This record gives sequence, structure tokens and C-alpha cells, in this order.
Amino acid sequence: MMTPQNIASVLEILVSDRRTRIGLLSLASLWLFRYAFYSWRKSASMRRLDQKHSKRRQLAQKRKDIVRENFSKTRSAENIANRSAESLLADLKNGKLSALEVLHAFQRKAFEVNEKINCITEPLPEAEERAKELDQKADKSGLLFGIPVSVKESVNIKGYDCTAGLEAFIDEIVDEDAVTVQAVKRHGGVPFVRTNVPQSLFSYCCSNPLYRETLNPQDVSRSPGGSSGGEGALLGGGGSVVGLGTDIGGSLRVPADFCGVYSLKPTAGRISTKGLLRLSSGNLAIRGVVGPMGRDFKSLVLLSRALMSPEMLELDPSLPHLPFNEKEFEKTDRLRIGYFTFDGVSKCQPSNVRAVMEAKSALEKEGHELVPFDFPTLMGRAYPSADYFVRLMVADRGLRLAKILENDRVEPAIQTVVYASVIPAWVFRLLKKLVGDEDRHKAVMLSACIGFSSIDEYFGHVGDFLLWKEAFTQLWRDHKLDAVICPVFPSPPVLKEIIHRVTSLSTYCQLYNSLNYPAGVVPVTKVTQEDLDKAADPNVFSADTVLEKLLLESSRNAQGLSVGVQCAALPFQEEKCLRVMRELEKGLGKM
Ligand SMILES: CCCCCC/C=C\CCCCCCCC(=O)NCCO
Repeated sequence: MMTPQNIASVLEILVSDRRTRIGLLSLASLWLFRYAFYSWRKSASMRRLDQKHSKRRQLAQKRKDIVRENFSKTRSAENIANRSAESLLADLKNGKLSALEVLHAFQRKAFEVNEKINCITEPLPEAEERAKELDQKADKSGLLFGIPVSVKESVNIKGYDCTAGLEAFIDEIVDEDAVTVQAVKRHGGVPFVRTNVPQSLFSYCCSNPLYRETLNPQDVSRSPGGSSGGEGALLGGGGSVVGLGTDIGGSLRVPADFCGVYSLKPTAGRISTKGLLRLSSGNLAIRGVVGPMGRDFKSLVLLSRALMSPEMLELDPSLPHLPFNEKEFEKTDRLRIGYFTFDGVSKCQPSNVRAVMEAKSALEKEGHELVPFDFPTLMGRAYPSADYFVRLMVADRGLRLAKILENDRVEPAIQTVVYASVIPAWVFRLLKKLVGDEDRHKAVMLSACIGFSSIDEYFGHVGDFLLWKEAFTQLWRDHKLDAVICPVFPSPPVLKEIIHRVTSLSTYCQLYNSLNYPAGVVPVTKVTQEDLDKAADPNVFSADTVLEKLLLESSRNAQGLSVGVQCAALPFQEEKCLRVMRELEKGLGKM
């Protein structure tokens, strides 16, 4: 038996033998040498990385200086940057405003907002020339004529590197605009700034080692959400009126919700994704999309029209021929709309339940029929939507991303990816058995880390997933629904210290990525003291999981912050989705 005495006597024998002593000493020195060598190599590579970051930031600063000098020549015009895209467009077309003065007003405002919340990575100095060219044109047609458009950093812009805050892509200059940027330009839009993202776009944070952290314009102690967080923050702060974001698990919708603005996640395949930095482009089960964001609803519709225009279809002939259907959008007949406030995974705080119920009343006021759509109960626990999403999203256990991150500083939000790629799957399988399914969020996270042991298992899972999607759509049809409204996120905007932990809480958004349904966000209400009192009362609201408890903590002092609602429709029915959003706007008295 191995007792401490036995171990001590074995050690004594070993140490008393001279040759063993020398052997042990050599082994220890070798280990020490190896450790010192790797530490030195690591710190040298971190120094190189810091230099690379600082050089890239200097370039961004140079571009800022050029742009500042240009807009300083024009007098300050706050009243321009406050206006909606629709009202600007009217004056740009009738000649009351020039594209250049509109650009300068937005550049000035964007810089002002950026000083407070660090939401832009850099401006695009070439916007100046573009605006001047537009001002020379007699033909002022184009859905976005002269409108400044902000662009998420991971969307390709010719002549720039699109990094997603990853070392591997710094200075990798792209030679063509993304198709969406080309479409914006064809419609007379003026891409003018690039907005910040979380490292790798694989989280709901908005921080990366290169461009650092973006803050929420409503409350700087909170995150703007991600991954289109810079975009949401700039729009919410008033520095842009429309912009482009991307979404594979909520990245257009979480920031819109957290920053009090509008967005539309389209069906994958409706808007071209050519020219996006996509780290999971090989994932056909859960597909990434690019979509519009807007400071107000009408501006969102304007950009949506441009992104689904015949010009877009011409630029990417692989898209189905579905130009924006004005007739469908303009319809006014009564709609049958489902609603739910619990998806079976993440319990919503009172403010977020109230937002859905207020949206329900607003839509009823407009004459629509609202019916409960409690899909988790109707489908039974055999259909855990969150589990399908995460397992398929990281079917490679994050291996691809972990390789890209090899020489990088890694942000806390994606540390799990690095751990999962080095710890054997059986460890997570065992942990999942021990933990059980009681804590739904832990179970979801562990599912993601387990991955698949064979292609056979993966295909089986995808097969089950497709059946789940069919069952969901059938349920929707059985309820004769035109659309569904539900929460965007289970809580108000989250504190920046904990945002990196909420990945498995964004289940309301992930649902529509799994289903590939279009879904948009409308800000509906603001958190009240009464909401917070209810949240703190265990008789009214009980947080079940560790993360729900953490969210509850984070919601303290959240009064006054915006809370939105998601509106979803069946695949390729973006117009219907926007129509429900419009009806909601009307019902809320915003139109
Ligand atoms: C194997 C690693 C486990 C890590 C656990 C991660 C769990 C779930 C991953 C989902 C994260 C999705 C975030 C997507 C945000 C988004 O929409 N990005 C937009 C990309 O264009």
C-alpha cells in the first residue's frame, strides 16, 4: 500500500543513490530550461503582438486625423446628424443639403460619440471624395443617396484589413468591397466609419485586444452587446443613422436591444454574404448573415430595401430572385401573431416579460390577433433548442478558432474555446453526467464542449435537428401564425464585467438562427423601478441557474435602460417581419 511512510522511504533510497540523484537533477534542469525558454518565447511574441497592435492603431489614428481636418472646415451642424435617413434623403434629393455637409455632420457626431464609448475602429477618409462626387451628379436617384452608412469592422472594405480583433488578420488587406457594401454604394450610400466588434465575433461582448472595449451609450458601466456592438453603440449614441452588422447567434439583435435601436436579421440566403470575415463559413447547419441596423424604424426599412434590391441580386446571382416586395410590406390586413415569454431555457426578468406584453397590447390596439405560442411546452423537453444551436455552432469544439488564436492574446469571452480544444471531450462528458440538466445553462455550455466523436454521430444530430425544425414549423402552421413576438434577451443590458459569461443566455436570438427565420428588433420600453423591485422579490421572480442569478445582480440600477422585443416570420418573409415591426411602432405611438 502507498502510505506517506512508504513514499518517504522510496524517495530516500532514490536520493541516496548518486546516479539517480544526477538523473533527477538533470531532468529538473531540463524542465526548468524548457519552461524558461517557452516563457521567453511567449513574452517575445507578446511584445511583437503589442508592437503590431500599436502600429495598426497608429494607422487608424492617422485616418482619424485626416477626417477630423476635413470636417473641421464645415461649421457644426447638430441638427443634421439628429435627423432620420428618410428626412435627410428628401433634402439631399431636393438639393437643400449636400452629401458633403451631411457626411461632415455625421463624422463630427461619430467622433464625439466615439470619445465617450470607443465604438468606431477607424473612419474611411475616402468618404470625402465619394460625397463630393455625389454632389456633382445630376441624377440623384438611389435609395440611399448621400446617406452616411457605418459598417461593422468584419465586413470587407476594399483597401482595409478586416480583423475581428484577431492578430491573424491584421494587415491582410482585402481587394474588394463586400457585396452589401457594393449595394450600399450603388444606391448612393456613403460608407463612412468602421465599427468595433468582439475578438472573433464569437460572443456578445464588444472588446478585442486591438481596438479595445466599446461601452454602452445609455450607461457606460454596461456593454453594448455584440458582436455588432460598435454598430449598436454608434447608432444608439446618435453618431450614425444606418449601418451594417452580422449575425450568427444574435449579433444584430443583442446590440440593437442593449443600445435601444432597430435591426433585422434576415433569412440566410436572402442578402449576400460575399465578402464577410466568416470564421465558420463551412458551417451549413447554422449560417451567418449580414443585415441592416437603424437608429429609427424608417431608416432600417430604407437600408433593408437597398440590401434586398434588384441591384443586390445583380451583384450576387447566387441569391434567389426575391427583390423587396413593397406590396407585401404595405399590406394592412389583420395578422395572427403568436407570443411567448419563456423559451424553456432562459427565464426572463420582469422588465423583459413586460416588454413582450406591452408589444402584444400595442399590436392588439392596431387590430391584430395575438395568441399564446408556448412552443417549449408544446414540443416537450425532447426538443431543447439551445442544445441544437450550440452543438452545431461549435461542432469542431472550437478547434478552428483556437488555431487562429494560437499567437494571440485571448479575450475572456472566448477562453472556453481554447480550453475545449485542449481538454479531452470525455472530461466534459463526465462533467455533464455529474452536473446533470438541472442548471440549464451549464448543461448547454457543456454540450458545446463535448462535440461529436464521429461524422456518423454528427450526421445523426443534424438529422434530428432538421426534424426539430420541421416540427417547429408545423406547430407554427397549426397555430395559423403570420408572425411571432418574443424577448430578445432575458435581462436588461448587462454590466461589462460579466458580459463575457452570458453566451449561453442568448437563447431567444439563437432560436431564429437555428430555424433560419428572419427576426427583427424593436425597442419597446424602458426598465422601471417597479420591474427591478419585482425582479428582486423571490415570490415574483426566481432565478434558477447560476447565470440567471448573475444577470439579476447585473440588473440592479438598470432603471431607464431600453428593452426591446423580437418579431419573427417564416423564412424569406422579411417584408412580413418588417410589417409587424411597423405595426408595433404604430401601436406604441412612435409613427
Ligand atoms: C467548444 C467551445 C465551447 C464554447 C462555448 C460556446 C457556446 C456557444 C457558442 C455560441 C456563440 C455564438 C455567438 C455568436 C455571436 C454572433 O452572432 N456573431 C456574429 C458573427 O457574424
